[in-house]
Parts: sequence; structure tokens; C-alpha cells
Amino acid sequence: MKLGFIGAGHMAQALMLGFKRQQTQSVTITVHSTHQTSYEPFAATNGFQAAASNEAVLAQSEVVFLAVPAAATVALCQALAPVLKPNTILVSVAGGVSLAQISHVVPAAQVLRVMPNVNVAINQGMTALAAPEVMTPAVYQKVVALMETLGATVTLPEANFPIFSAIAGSAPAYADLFIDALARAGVKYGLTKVAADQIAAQTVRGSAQNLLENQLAPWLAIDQVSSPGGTTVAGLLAMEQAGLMSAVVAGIDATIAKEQAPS
Ligand SMILES: NC(=O)C1=CN([C@@H]2O[C@H](COP(=O)(O)OP(=O)(O)OC[C@H]3O[C@@H](n4cnc5c(N)ncnc54)[C@H](OP(=O)(O)O)[C@@H]3O)[C@@H](O)[C@H]2O)C=CC1
Ligand SMILES: O=C(O)[C@@H]1CCC=N1
Repeated sequence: MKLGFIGAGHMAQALMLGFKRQQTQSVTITVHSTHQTSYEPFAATNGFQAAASNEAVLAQSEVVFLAVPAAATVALCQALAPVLKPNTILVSVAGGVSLAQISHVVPAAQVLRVMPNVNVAINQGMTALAAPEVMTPAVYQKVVALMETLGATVTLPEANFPIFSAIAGSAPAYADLFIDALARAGVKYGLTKVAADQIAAQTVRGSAQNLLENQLAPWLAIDQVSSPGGTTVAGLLAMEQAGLMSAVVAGIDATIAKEQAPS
């Protein structure tokens, strides 16, 4: 499948690297962004095609990912409208930009909205998809199958995108913050940062895999670690006293509020 990317920033690069890494579908990739220095070396290093313009990406692709800043997405679609082919599928990754806002400026286009996270780069992503009711199931399934090559997917109503964006789109940063906090505690007690980062990351990876493989609720797994009268429950209670769960929920509240009222 011929994939195009408009934008070559963090999200676009994660998607492109994920598509290169997966081995389920045969894809070619064409990319363009504002600055040649952003997209050309990246394309050359990875065997992708660098296009001279956004319009050239459109001309060469069946599925085009719009991976520019959210605030620039509608203006980009407006600029592309005159050169859009009716069979091109546009896939917007922009947080907080609705299908209605995009369809308003490209009414004839086939547009989907997806919310991936950066873990798509290693085919361990979590991606939500939404499509307008008018989209044919065949077109929708084509994009679902494409995104499934990059990890897990879920179809959600657009109304749920802000919460999904917070607990999946942004959450790699929040999970990394927790890993960093564990590692810094390790450094406090004398481990090197390199060793502590590795130990904390592997521990969190194992915990996530345990929940997923055994379909365990986190609280059940917590109970399995907490020996009666032991060290873990002492740590858990101290974390709760310091407000860990409330702090996480406050962070998610702020994430959603920012998406719904961008400055
Ligand atoms: N980062 C993430 O984890 C996630 C991001 N998203 C969404 O992805 C989108 C991009 O975010 P992110 O990658 O973090 O941002 P970046 O700032 O890293 O990347 C933005 C990219 O857009 C390019 N760009 C800006 N305007 C244009 C234009 N008019 N035409 C072509 N290219 C343009 C920039 O070009 P250049 O580099 O040449 O300056 C840059 O490559 C946002 O809409 C965001 O909501 C969604 C889910 C997760
Ligand atoms: O920080 C952001 O706005 C984007 C959306 C989800 C993850 N990154």
C-alpha cells in the first residue's frame, strides 16, 4: 500500500518507523514537511521517498496521514482541498480536531480520525479510530487493518477521543514519568541512573505484560505482590498518603481540559 505522510515530527516518525518494522503488509512511504532538514535525512536513512511538497505526497499515496500540529490541521486540509483525489483516504492524527471540522473544508474527501501513541514505532501502539457514518466499511477496515500492524486498536465514538488521548495518546509520557520516579529513588539509594532506568523499565514492562496476558485487574496483581505485614503494603500506603492516585487523575483532568480548550 502506498502511504503518505504530511509532517515528519515525533508522531509521524513513530508511525513511519512502525510501518517499516511491521511485516504484515507491504507498504511504501512518501513524506514531506515544512523543513527539508526534518524529512529528507529521515527519509534517506530509512528508505522512504522524500517528496518536494504536500501536494506531491497526495499525488503519490493511497492513504495520507496528516501529522502536523493540531492547530495547523484544518488549514492544511483547506490548502489540499483543490488537489485531493476522491479515492485518497486522509487519516488525521490531530488531537482535538474533529471529523466535522476537517470534513467542513474537504467535504468530498474520505477522512478518518485516529489517535495513536508513540509506541507504534515498536509495533506496541494503542490506537483509537473513528470514521464518519458515510464511510464505507471496506475503506474503514482497510485503515483498521493498517493500524493493527502497529499494535492494538479500538474503534471509539469521537466523544471518547479526549479521554483516550489522555490515557493512551499522552500516557507513554506519564508511564515514563513513573519509571523515572522509580529510577530516581534507586539513584537516591546508590544505584547508577543507567542501571536504575533499566531495572525500572523492565519491571513496568513485565507488570503490563502480566496484566494483559492474564487479563488481570491491576488491583488483583497489587494484592499478589503485597505480602501480609510486608514491605509493599507499607510502600503503597505511603504513596497513597502522598496522593499518587489523586495526582494521576488530576493530570488526566488537565490533559483533557487542555484538549477541549487549547490556548
Ligand atoms: N507526539 C505524540 O505522541 C502524539 C501526537 N499526536 C498528534 O500528532 C500531531 C503532530 O504532533 P507531533 O509529531 O508531536 O509534533 P511535532 O512538532 O513533532 O511535528 C509536527 C510536524 O508538522 C510539520 N508541519 C507543520 N506544519 C506543516 C505543514 N503546513 N505542512 C507540512 N508539514 C507541516 C513539521 O514540519 P518540520 O519538522 O519540517 O518543521 C513537523 O514535522 C499533532 O496533531 C498531535 O496532536 C497524536 C498522538 C500522539
Ligand atoms: O501532547 C499532545 O498534544 C499530543 C496529543 C497526544 C499526545 N501528544
